[in-house]
Amino acid sequence: MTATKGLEGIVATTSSVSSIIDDTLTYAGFNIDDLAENASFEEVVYLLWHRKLPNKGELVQLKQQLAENASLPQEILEHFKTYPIGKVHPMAALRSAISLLGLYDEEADVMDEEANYRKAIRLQAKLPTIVTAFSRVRKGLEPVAPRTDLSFAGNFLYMLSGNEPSDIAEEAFNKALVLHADHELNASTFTARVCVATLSDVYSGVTAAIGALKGPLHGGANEAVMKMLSEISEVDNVESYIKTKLSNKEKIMGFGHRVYRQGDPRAKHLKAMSKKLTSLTGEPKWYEMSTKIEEIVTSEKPLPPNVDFYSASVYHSLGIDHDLFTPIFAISRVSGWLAHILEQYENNRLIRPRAEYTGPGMQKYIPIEQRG
Ligand SMILES: CC(=O)SCCNC(=O)CCNC(=O)[C@H](O)C(C)(C)COP(=O)(O)OP(=O)(O)OC[C@H]1O[C@@H](n2cnc3c(N)ncnc32)[C@H](O)[C@@H]1OP(=O)(O)O
Ligand SMILES: O=C([O-])CC(=O)C(=O)O
Repeated sequence: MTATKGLEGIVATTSSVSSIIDDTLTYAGFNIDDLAENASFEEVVYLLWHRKLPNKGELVQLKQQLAENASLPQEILEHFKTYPIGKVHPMAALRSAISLLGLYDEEADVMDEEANYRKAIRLQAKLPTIVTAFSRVRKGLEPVAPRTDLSFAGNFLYMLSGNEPSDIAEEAFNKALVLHADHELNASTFTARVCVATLSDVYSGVTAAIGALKGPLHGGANEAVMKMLSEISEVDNVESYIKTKLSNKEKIMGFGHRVYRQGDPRAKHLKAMSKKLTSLTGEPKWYEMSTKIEEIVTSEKPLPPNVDFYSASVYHSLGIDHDLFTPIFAISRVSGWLAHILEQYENNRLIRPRAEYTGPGMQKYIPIEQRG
């Protein structure tokens, strides 16, 4: 038995949700470029859960179900108020809130297909409300209740600030959600599948996935990119900052990918959005610094930017707090996690690989008095 570090190249399941073949990403057969230009996030949610685009009636129904389920139990909001002020990362708050939410769902442990689909709707609907409510409560502000007449993207931006977003902001945020919705067997999705393959419940699967997304090698990289851009601060500082990091063998956040070799197809959309939004907000330096970093990194190493790189300056331009970048990723990616969780239940088998043992050989128990 020989282990492959990080399971690189191992095909661990079949899935009909999304695919990455020759650096092309598709959701249920639809090219991400096509979806990014044309689809609403709600259509993508339907696509991932049903493997087909909704007709008008189906889309109206899904939007209505999401709107009707967006409110939170009062207990979740009260819980936020008990957190140590200024010490809780929003990803930790989100992880805790989803676990807690399971306690208030009477169907949490009901395992039939319809009940699991209803839980998927509830989770998808409530994640934006959780993230925005936490963001406000920690600033001493009242949460803003979700509206039923706004799009999923528009409602998030509205609940965050209390103001209706501009068309440009809503369109950009919708596109970002579409681009982040699913990505084959990434670490958080794999985590979700491993969890529910024990026949554990949907809330446990999503809680586990949030934990995996939080790390800086995965979803946490978007916040880390913004931290780097803020540290660099000016275009003139880029070259020395990046070259020093590379010569110290430090990783540049937002670059590299386990699967893509030529480049992440989502990055070009975010790059174009970054250019547009940073110029509209009068802060083109974030885009200029980002392109300079890309130029230097790619000239030194075969490491193209991934989805997290340009999303940082996009979210910053939308006025979003930097530590909410990864929770935003979760708001979108929960659609993919849920699609994979439902798919796992449909044809389940426990996921239990083996480990190549590298510890000591056989030993004999030594009573504690005789140990050195
Ligand atoms: C949504 C997402 O999850 S996208 C990924 C988000 N994560 C990041 O942006 C963090 C930065 N990137 C990375 O850490 C990696 O590229 C990962 C985690 C994305 C992929 O990791 P792996 O496939 O395991 O590649 P691994 O970390 O083994 O790197 C292979 C080589 O490339 C180098 N490398 C990989 N990424 C980077 C980077 N961002 N900056 C500098 N060097 C890098 C490694 O140092 C290593 O070099 P070596 O062979 O000389 O030791
Ligand atoms: O697929 C991966 O390993 C990481 C990634 O890009 C994603 O989850 O979107």
